[in-house]
Amino acid sequence: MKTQGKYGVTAMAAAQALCEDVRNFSTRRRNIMYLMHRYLVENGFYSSAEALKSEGSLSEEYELCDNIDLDGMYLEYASFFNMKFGKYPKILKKVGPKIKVEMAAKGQPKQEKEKDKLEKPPGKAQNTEVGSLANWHMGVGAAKVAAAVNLNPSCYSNAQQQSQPDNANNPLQIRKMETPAESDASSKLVGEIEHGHLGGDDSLFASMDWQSLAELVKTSILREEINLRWSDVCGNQRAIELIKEAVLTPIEYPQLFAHGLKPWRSLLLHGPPGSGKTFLAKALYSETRGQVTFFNITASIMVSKWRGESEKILRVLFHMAAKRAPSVIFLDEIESLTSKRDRVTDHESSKRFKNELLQLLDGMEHTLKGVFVLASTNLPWDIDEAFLRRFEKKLLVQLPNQAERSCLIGRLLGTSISMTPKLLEHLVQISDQFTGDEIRLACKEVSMHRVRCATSKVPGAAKDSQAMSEANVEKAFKMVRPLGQKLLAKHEQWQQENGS
Ligand SMILES: Nc1ncnc2c1ncn2[C@@H]1O[C@H](COP(=O)(O)OP(=O)(O)OP(=O)(O)O)[C@@H](O)[C@H]1O
Repeated sequence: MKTQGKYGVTAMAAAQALCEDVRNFSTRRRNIMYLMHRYLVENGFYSSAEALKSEGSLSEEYELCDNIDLDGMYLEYASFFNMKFGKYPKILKKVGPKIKVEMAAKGQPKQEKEKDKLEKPPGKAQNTEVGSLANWHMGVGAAKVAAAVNLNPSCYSNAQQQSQPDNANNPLQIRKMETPAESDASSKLVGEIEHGHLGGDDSLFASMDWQSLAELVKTSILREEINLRWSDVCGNQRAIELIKEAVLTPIEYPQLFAHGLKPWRSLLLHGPPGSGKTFLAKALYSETRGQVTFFNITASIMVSKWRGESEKILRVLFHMAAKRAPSVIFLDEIESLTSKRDRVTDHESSKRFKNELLQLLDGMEHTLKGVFVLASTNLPWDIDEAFLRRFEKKLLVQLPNQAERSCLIGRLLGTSISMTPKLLEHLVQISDQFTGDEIRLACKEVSMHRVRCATSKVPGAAKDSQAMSEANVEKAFKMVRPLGQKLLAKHEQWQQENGS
């Protein structure tokens, strides 16, 4: 009896465990179906979503929690995998050509896929691509933009595909969500494009679309003549040091990095407008010209030229930078591209872009060697934590101190007026709390005053242009309102809490 009892208890425990397993399995299965359903809806596959709903018996009783989606899970899994194994998980593998044909034959007919997309209600159709983040949608004017930058219409977003129904001359290309496997392929493609030839016909990216994107990215490579030296930058020695360590030291002393030490990969500069963040980037470009490929990316370029394709272009950008290493990617106004993520209000294009950027920043240590990301922002507190974490260094670009102001004013006005030590000292006092840009403006005001005098019909004015009175110089400086300092305290506080 005792033994039977024992067996009975064991059998019951096993049965209970089995029931638990079944329950877990069906909960997991149900959750995945709801995740898939939202994913299909968010990507405009409305008919497929409907079919899934009815075949999978998804009821209205449940909906996904607000902070859950398939994309986010994918990203988290990929990040975890990358952290653990130093590479991204391989999710897809290529099928052989024969199987591909069979699959195509078995697959959904093209017209049906097209119907699937066209059935999207017009209102919602716009919503999927109309990004709250800088309105990254492919509107009607987008075709013109794309044409202007030589983009193939087939590389437009879903929304654009809907506004341009398929026809014989414009065969529909179903938009693919790229995977890490494709990411490798895009890297390979960039190399091929860079060397003037594309892969064979079966190459995943052997299409004009990718070539156009790569051409577009190439237009962001700075080539203009800029003559700036580090010594032209007043102050900000810490930023200069860090930038040199990141870019110049590895070129000059590669042996220092031969045994596992990695140079800085990313630096976020923040500070009030006009404090000289872009100026630092320009000085870097000028000082490294010929040794480094410099990609100059502003949020406005992304919005106007990259919309709808931004995450693809971003990937091409990073891979091209790696191919042309050593390179610098300068991301100006980065806050407008990396605002706090919101699973509810962020639109698909914005989510995709942010996820892509996060993955690329993650990959810089292992897969994108020789690339340094220099970003600048006036509003670091608007940037999502996830992006902040990925910047190895976060540095406040300070307003110039007394000695630095004296140096800057002396340099900017030195030859145009007769500067006495007393006048210089006075100007340095007036310009307390000025940004570098405000000092530049004050000095420009002085120079313009001289121009006004020289062109004035008032007798004696021309003489004044030669020897400008100290009172006029001071007046010009007092005309400038120091706006940058209003934000300084907030930047200092932020630096204390988040800087490194
Ligand atoms: N530290 C500095 N040394 C010399 N010149 C400076 C300095 N800071 C600013 N300037 C002058 O101010 C101009 C504008 O600065 P810059 O565009 O770099 O500011 P910013 O911080 O990037 O501003 P924003 O955030 O608005 O883009 C520069 O072109 C330069 O002439």
